[in-house]
Amino acid sequence: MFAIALLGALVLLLLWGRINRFTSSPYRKLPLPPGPRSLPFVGNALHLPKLLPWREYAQWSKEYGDVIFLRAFSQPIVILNSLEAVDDLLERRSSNNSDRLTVEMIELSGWGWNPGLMRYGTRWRRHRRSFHQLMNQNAVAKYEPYHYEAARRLLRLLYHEPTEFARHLRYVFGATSLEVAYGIQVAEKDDPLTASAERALAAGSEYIPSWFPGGGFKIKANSFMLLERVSCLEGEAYAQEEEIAKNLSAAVYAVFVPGGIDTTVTVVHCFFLAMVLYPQVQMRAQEELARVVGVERLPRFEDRPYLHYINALCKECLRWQPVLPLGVAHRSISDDEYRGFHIPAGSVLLQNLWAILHDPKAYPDPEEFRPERFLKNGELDLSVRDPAVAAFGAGRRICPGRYFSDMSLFMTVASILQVFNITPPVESQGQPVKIEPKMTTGTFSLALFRDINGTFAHAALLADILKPSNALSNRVLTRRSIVWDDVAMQPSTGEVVIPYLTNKNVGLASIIK
Ligand code: HEM
Repeated sequence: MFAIALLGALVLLLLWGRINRFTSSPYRKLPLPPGPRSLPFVGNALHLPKLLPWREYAQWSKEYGDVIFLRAFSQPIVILNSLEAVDDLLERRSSNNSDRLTVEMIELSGWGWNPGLMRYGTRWRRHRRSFHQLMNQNAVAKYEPYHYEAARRLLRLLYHEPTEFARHLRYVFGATSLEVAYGIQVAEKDDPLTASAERALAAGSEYIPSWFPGGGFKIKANSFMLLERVSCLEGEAYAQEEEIAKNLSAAVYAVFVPGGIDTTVTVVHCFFLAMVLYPQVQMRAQEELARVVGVERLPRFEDRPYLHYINALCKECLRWQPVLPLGVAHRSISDDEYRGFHIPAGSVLLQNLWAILHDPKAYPDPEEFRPERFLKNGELDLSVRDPAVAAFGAGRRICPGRYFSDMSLFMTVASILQVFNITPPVESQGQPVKIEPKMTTGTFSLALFRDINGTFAHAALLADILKPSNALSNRVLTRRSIVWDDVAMQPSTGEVVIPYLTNKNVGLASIIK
């Protein structure tokens, strides 16, 4: 009896769904985009791939086309596997497709102030505008000194403790974030501020003072200075910024941590992996550095227009193993029609950035790490699609930190290659360990170093693979040794110093300890 009643209820529910589909919106008469057959009630929930789903979706697109429809229980999901579909839906129709998922846990866990997770609307817009003031293409130029400092700090830390590579990366980019956001000088190592910020973020804390025991007043003062700057820039009444005043401290750092630190750290992991696997790429990059920058100093932003190969290498790092392979989910607000298909209101729109950045028409042999693809006659070939058009998402939610991270990646890559050789580790018999690229599944996809036996050897390998440059061609070898001599160990303190950078002309005297 109960089974019959249940069946009746299910049939009514299905009928209601069908009737509703054909009555409430003109678009609902249209078919849904193609996709795998969905099961009653669970939809495609059982089909959703668990491992590296972006690869699976790219495979599916061969059968269903670049716009695929799925349903996980009642949640419609649209996978966009081409740049064209992303441009059409997220860029051109961004007013309808810039919402984010409402996940109660986001609010409950205190992450509701994170602009990256905020619903589309006035609150998000005001935060976004503020960050734009700080992070737009012109504004980021003033952060050059922070990038110099971050790179030099990273070199010193890597030299001392290469096995702590992952921790150093997070520390350095975290410290830079605090310095940029609040103007706070962070200690070279183990600064309590970065530690408590990380801890508090992990716990989802809401207000700055509780994040920074003992340091709250400092942060508050700095965040209000920041606020004042923002308000002046916007020319709006201070009172109107009340909400931002309350949340800005938290939000700035929150944007940097999941938005900026994790992404940048992940790209640098990918860079290390590529350098181990493609030694000829590393050699070309180092030869260019020797030619353009010389050996008397570390790279600077003024060198960038002449470092074509390094620029191409940075682009390839963004493309080869995208850190957010499915981007960050957008959500549609109203029913819509696209290419004759119905896109239901409330659909989750996923950009398959991995598929776009591995499109063989745009990037032949996409699995290969090949910076040369971006070059023609030794200079950047502007006819090749820049991975930045996809890697940072699209539309109104496009990554606001993209210019900042571009500078950060360039300076990190160029500085590391100027000072270190990155080589495969050597086994006890002197043979290089064979390394396989391995990416993790998750919102962030992290490059891991695994040997062919599958042993996870990420941090331990770093001790072996990072060496002061000494294995290049003879010419570079001699000159590089000079560079390394300059990055000498300070006998009294055990610190690595780069003497020529203490020169006041470089403007970095205060940061070289
Ligand atoms: C290589 C480094 C980075 C990559 C690959 C990256 C990528 C992305 C992507 C794919 C999105 C989602 C865009 C969309 O919804 O369509 C995003 C959003 C975001 N990113 Fe980044 N990002 C990077 C660095 C940064 C940095 C350095 C910052 C901060 C300074 C930052 C702050 C943000 C914020 C706040 C959002 C959310 C924007 C919004 O919802 O309005 N990102 N990023």
